Amino acid sequence: MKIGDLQGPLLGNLLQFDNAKPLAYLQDLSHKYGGVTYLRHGSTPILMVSSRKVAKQILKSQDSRPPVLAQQKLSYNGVDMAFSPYNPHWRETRRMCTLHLFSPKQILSFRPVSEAQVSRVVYKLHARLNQPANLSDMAMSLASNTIYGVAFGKTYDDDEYEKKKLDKLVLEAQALMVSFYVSDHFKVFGSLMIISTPFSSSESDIIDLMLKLKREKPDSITWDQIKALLMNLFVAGTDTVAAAIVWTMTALMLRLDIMRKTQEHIREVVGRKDNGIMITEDELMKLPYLKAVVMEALRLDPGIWEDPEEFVPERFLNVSDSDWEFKMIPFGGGRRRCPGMNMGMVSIHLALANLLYSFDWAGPPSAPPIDTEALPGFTMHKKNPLILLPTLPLS
Ligand code: HEM
Repeated sequence: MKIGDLQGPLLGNLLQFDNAKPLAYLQDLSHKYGGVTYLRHGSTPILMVSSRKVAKQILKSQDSRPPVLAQQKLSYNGVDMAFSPYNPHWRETRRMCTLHLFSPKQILSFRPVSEAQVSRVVYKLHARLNQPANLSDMAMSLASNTIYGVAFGKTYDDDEYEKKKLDKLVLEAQALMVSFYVSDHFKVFGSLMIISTPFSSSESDIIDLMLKLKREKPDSITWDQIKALLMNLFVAGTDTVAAAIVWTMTALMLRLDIMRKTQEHIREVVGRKDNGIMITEDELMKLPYLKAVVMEALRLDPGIWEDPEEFVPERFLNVSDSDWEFKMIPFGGGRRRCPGMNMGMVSIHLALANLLYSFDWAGPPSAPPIDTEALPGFTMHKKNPLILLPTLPLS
């Protein structure tokens, strides 16, 4: 394993960073400098690890969170889970959330919310057959409505004032989280606002669970913790899911043979459904090829895989989860691994299964070719929206 050291005098490597193609840039660095590369963003040192062995060691026992000003403010001084450093508070919060919010039983209870949201999108697309549909917007709306639904039992129409306000708050929170480049890495800047949102509750949604916990064991959770955890769900659970849906559809549009194979697989397994009946969460278990396609779309690290540039879902067939552990880490790894992974994966699979089952897809005539340019940010989003034409399958 090579160890590289690469830093500029004042801005560090900030000016060299290729925001539009972050992966290609980082991949180049790891080829040039090895499994561990030292970088600087402004005044902040960054260790980029692309060796599976070192990543495993770090993620299992070393990782924490640096105290970043914007994130501390938005998380009520780190009383949340995602931005808390590794400490007894984080361990207790993580334990509580794993037990109450992300338990398999709880995730099962969210099922009607995700199914209703996917059904809403499919219904909308049916009403717009053969017309360009902005899948990036639709995926974002689907993901945010799913989280609003499981968090406080309410979903919204896209043009509803309250939804626009909530979406704006989540986007602002995400932008502020990333604004640590300004406020922390360049300490002369930085004034911040604290977001607080009025929430309503309905039965068995997440806010209801937390209020129940508060009623039954008042010392187990504070009001700030409740607000901070809700913020975590909104910020961590919306655009991640949307981005995964968009990138998978993008990858399939670039490999129409694999798109067709996936559609044939889904349509064959699920059989004919009439009257707008949807593929349900139960049926996802019977779709291993779709799971492999999603895994392949989430696979990033080019250094570890055979034919890394090729889109080959088959590499994920007939392998167990431990075979790819730390070979790809879209959900992180070790003790801070994403607790929303199962919930997120179900949403992604449910959306894609239904989109691919219900429609055939094509690029709009005279539209530019589908590209893979990315936007900078915590979550890697496609820079140009994915606009596609949905049509009814021929048979
Ligand atoms: C495709 C979907 C998703 C992806 C790719 C993703 C990815 C990640 C990653 C990379 C981390 C950081 C892990 C680390 O530091 O090692 C993380 C943490 C987290 N994610 Fe997710 N996530 C997704 C969906 C969700 C969903 C749906 C939720 C909740 C509803 C969620 C909640 C969280 C929380 C609370 C943390 C912080 C955990 C901690 O610090 O202990 N995520 N996620």
